[in-house]
Amino acid sequence: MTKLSVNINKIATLRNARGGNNPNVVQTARDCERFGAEGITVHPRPDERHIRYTDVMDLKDVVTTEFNIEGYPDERFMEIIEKVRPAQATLVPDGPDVLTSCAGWDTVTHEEKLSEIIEEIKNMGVRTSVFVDPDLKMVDGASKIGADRIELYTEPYAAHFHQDRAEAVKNYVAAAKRAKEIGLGLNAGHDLDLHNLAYLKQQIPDLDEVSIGHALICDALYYGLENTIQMYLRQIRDSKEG
Ligand SMILES: CC(=O)[C@@H](O)[C@H](O)COP(=O)(O)O
Ligand SMILES: NCC(=O)COP(=O)(O)O
Repeated sequence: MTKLSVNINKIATLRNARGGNNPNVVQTARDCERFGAEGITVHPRPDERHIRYTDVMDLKDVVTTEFNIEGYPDERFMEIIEKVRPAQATLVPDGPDVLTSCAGWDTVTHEEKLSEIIEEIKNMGVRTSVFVDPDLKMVDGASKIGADRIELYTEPYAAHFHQDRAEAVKNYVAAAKRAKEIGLGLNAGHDLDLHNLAYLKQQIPDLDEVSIGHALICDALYYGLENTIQMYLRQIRDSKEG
C-alpha cells in the first residue's frame, strides 16, 4: 500500500508570516492524521523559514502515524533525529540557501560520508531514506551505502508530465524497478499534485510512500484540508491503468 505523508512545511510558512501561532502547526498535524494522512513530513531548514527545530520537538509525541523528517544531515539535523527518533529520516543534499530541494544525492561520490551517516541513524532505530534522481547508478549507490529506502525526486516528472507523461515517467519506472530488485523501499516526492499523482502510482504501483506538501496545501485553500487529503488518497487508492 502506498502511504500518503502530508508535508506541513507550508503551514509553518503561513504561521511565520505573522509571528504568532496561527495556523497551529501541531494542531494541523493532528488534523491531517484525523483526515486520513498516513504520515507527517517536515523539512526543517537551517534558516527555519518554515518548520522550526522546536516544531519538530513539539511534533515528537503528537504524530501517531509515520513521522518523516527530511533534511541535509548537518549536526543540528543529526541531533534532532537522535532526540525525536522519527519513523524515518530522509537525507536531502540541499545547500542552506536553496529555494527548495532541487536535486538528488550523488550516492557514488558521497558514498563514504553517507554510509557513516546512515549507519549512525540506523543505530538510533530510525529508518533511512535517501533522496535521489531517477538514475540507476544513484539507486545502486543508495543500496551500497546501506539506505533502507530511496525517495525519487519527482520535480522533473512533474515538470514534463503535461507535455509527454509516458516520457516523463520512463526513468522513474526503471529506477523503481531497480530499487525493488535490490531490496530498497521506495518513496517519491516533490511537486506531486492532483494531476500527476495517479499516473505515477499506476506506473509504479510498488510505491511505499509519497510525501506531498506544496500542492496539497494550495489545494486545501479551495477544497478544505479534510476534503483535499481524501482527494489525494483517492489518487493513490483508486488509480487504474489509463
Ligand atoms: C525533499 C523535498 O522534495 C521536499 O521536502 C521539499 O524540499 C519541500 O521543501 P520546501 O517546503 O522547503 O520547499
Ligand atoms: N519529500 C517531498 C515533500 O515532502 C513535499 O514536496 P512538495 O510537495 O512540497 O513539493
